[in-house]
Parts: sequence; C-alpha cells; structure tokens
Amino acid sequence: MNPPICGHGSGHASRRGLYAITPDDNDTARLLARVETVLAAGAAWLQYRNKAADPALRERQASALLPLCRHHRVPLIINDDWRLAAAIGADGAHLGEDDGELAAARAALPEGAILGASCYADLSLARGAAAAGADYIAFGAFFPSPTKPNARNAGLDLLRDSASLGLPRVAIGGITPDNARPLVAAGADLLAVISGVFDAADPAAAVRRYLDCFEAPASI
Ligand SMILES: Cc1ncc(COP(=O)(O)OP(=O)(O)O)c(N)n1
Ligand SMILES: Cc1nc(C(=O)O)sc1CCOP(=O)(O)O
Ligand SMILES: [Mg+2]
Repeated sequence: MNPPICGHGSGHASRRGLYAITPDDNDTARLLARVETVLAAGAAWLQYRNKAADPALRERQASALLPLCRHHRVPLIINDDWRLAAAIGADGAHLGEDDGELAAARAALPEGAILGASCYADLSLARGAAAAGADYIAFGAFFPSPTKPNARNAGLDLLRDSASLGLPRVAIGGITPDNARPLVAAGADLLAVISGVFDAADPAAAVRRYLDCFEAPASI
C-alpha cells in the first residue's frame, strides 16, 4: 500500500482517483457551481487552471475555490503559479516546462505542500522531477486532447517504466471514461481530466464513470 500524499490544508490526499482540472471559465459563480457538482460526485483532486483569466481574476477564482475544496476534503492545486498557491494557502502547485524551476518551488513552498510536475512523454524529466522533490509526476498526452490539440503523444510504457520512481503517476490528455482503463492498468494513480468532465452533458455521471475505471482496470 502506497502512503497517502500530504496536502497541508485538506489532510491526506487520496493517492488514486479522478484529478479534475478546471476549464477556462471567467464567470466565477458558474465555475464554482460546475466544480461543486464535480467534487460532490467524487473527484479526488482539483487543479485550478484558467489560461483565459488575468492575474487578479485567477487570484479571486482560486481563493473562491479553496473553501469548496476544503468542504469536500479535496486538495486544491494551482496550475503554473506556486506563488499564488502559497499566497492563498492552497494545497500545492503544478508546474510544467515553462513554469519555473521545480527545486525553487520546492524550497519556497511550505512543508507538506504538494508539488506536481509535467513530464510529457519523457522519463528523464520524471527522474529530474523526482530528484527536485516533486510529489507526483504527470505524463501526457495519452490521447488527442480537445483542450490542448498540440500536446506531445505519450505511451503506456511511460506509466509502467516510471513505477520504480515511487511517486504517484498522473495521466493526462484526452482521457475519457471509455479509454481510461488501460491507463489505470498500466499504473496511473490519478486521471487528470478537463473536457471529459466539464464538457460532458452530465458531469456528475462522467465523474462516476471515471471512478468505475479504478474498480476494474483492463488487463493488458
Ligand atoms: C496534472 C497535470 N499534468 C500536466 C499539466 C500540463 O502542464 P503544462 O505543460 O505546464 O501546461 P499547462 O497546463 O500550463 O497549459 C497540468 N496542468 N496538470
Ligand atoms: C493541460 C494539459 N496538459 C497536457 C499534457 O499532455 O501535458 S494535455 C492537457 C489538456 C487536458 O485536457 P483534456 O482532458 O480536455 O484533454
Ligand atoms: Mg503550466
């Protein structure tokens, strides 16, 4: 049994499940209502990501999501900006290749904060992230992504081959309830999803279908 991940505000974060990532929605009331539906349905983690907002709106939206996440005991991770995560007392930050040094973020974030790293389709990035103190490693895109059409392509071997790093493995990119089971079978601990949840006709039902993928992974 793997140990739980820390999240300094939400207690121990679940190591497996659905990692919902917010869509670009600048209507804060609507965003909160959409996220409430998804958390109530059982998403294990939330990442606040909004590429269409200015810094002031990002801070307002992230701050407004925090009590919602606390209520559902779900860690709130801030995309791109560890300073914003620290400023609002979020549970952690997710950084990609354009978002600054992982080691600097690790050193600056409070103890217990969760630091996630994008590793795309590159095992050596995952090794570097582990050495820099990341708490999880994310690979993608496993399928064509409506949100990020130009994302690099990742294969299942990355999930298998990174097991030895001993960190939770996150899969991202075009994941739907219909294509997710092989990812779980290959070792994905968390499925990170934007459109498959937030663009679904019934987001709560979509969340439950993702959770089902952890009950009976495909044999491959
Ligand atoms: C869980 C997770 N994995 C990967 C990403 C992508 O991060 P990045 O490459 O920095 O791209 P943007 O999301 O910033 O466009 C992520 N956000 N979350
Ligand atoms: C933000 C992001 N990062 C990716 C990567 O491959 O690193 S794919 C992606 C988009 C995920 O959204 P959707 O679930 O709608 O495909
Ligand atoms: Mg980023």
